[in-house]
Amino acid sequence: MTILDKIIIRKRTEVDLAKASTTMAELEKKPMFARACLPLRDSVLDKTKNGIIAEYKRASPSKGTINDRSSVEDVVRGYQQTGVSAVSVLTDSEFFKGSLTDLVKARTALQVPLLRKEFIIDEYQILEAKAYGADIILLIAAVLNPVQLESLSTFARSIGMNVLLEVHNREELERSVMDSIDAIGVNNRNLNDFSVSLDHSLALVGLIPDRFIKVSESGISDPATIRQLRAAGFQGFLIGENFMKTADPVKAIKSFAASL
Ligand SMILES: O=C(O)c1ccccc1NCC(=O)[C@H](O)[C@H](O)COP(=O)(O)O
Repeated sequence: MTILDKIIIRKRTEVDLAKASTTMAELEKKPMFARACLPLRDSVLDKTKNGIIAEYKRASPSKGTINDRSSVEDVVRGYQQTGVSAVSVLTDSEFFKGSLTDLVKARTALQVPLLRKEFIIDEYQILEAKAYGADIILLIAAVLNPVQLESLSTFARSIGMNVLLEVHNREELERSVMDSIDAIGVNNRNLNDFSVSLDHSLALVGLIPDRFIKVSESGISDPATIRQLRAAGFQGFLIGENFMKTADPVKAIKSFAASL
C-alpha cells in the first residue's frame, strides 16, 4: 500500500467523524464562510508579487518533522511581507501535523489568497475549507477520477472558491483538464515513492492550456530554479520545505525573494 493509499483511507474516517460532529449547515453558518474568496489568478499575475505560494509545513511523510517551533502567524505574516502571491497551509494532522486551527490563524494574519492544502475527497471538506478561511482548494488527480474532479471542482466554484488541480504526469493531466478549475499544478514529487524531479514540470508545462494558471510544486530550493521555471512558462511556485526546514523560515524566504 502506498502512502497516498494510507492517507486516503485515513481521510475517509476523518470526514465521517467530522460530519458526525459538525453538520454542513453549521459550517455554512460560520462567520468566515460568508467572506468573498480572494482570486488566485489576480494575485499570481500581479506584477508587484513574486509568484511564490509559500507553504506552512510542520511535517511530511517524506521528511518527518520539519519545523514544530515556528508560529503559524509569524511565518505567514513574514511570507506575506516578502510579496508572495498566496500562502498554503497543510491541514492534515496525521501525516503533516497540521490543522484547521492553523488555517484560521493564517487567515486572520493574511490579506493574500490562502490555500487549504488537504487531500480532498468529499464536498464536506470544501465547505470546511471556506468556513475556516481558505480561498483555494487543492484537488489531486492521483486520487480523484474525472467524474469526482468535475463534481468537486464545480461545487467549489459554486461557493466562490478557486480550484488548484494537481497532476504529476501526462496521463493525469490529459484526463483531468476541465473548465471548472482555475490553476494546474505539476507536482515534482512522486507521492508514492517521494522522488523529486523538476523534469515533471518541464515536461508538462507546454501541455497545459494557457487559460489556466501554471504552478510548479515541490522540491524548489533556489531562485535560479524559479527563473528556469518562469522561462519555461510557469507563473506560480509552491514552496514549503525549503523555508520551513530552517530555524527562521521568514529570514529564509526574505533572502530567497531578494535574489529573484
Ligand atoms: O511532502 C511530502 O512528503 C508529501 C508526501 C505525500 C503527499 C504529499 C506530500 N507533500 C505535499 C506537497 O505537495 C508539498 O507540501 C508542496 O508541494 C511543497 O513541497 P516542498 O516545497 O517540497 O515542501
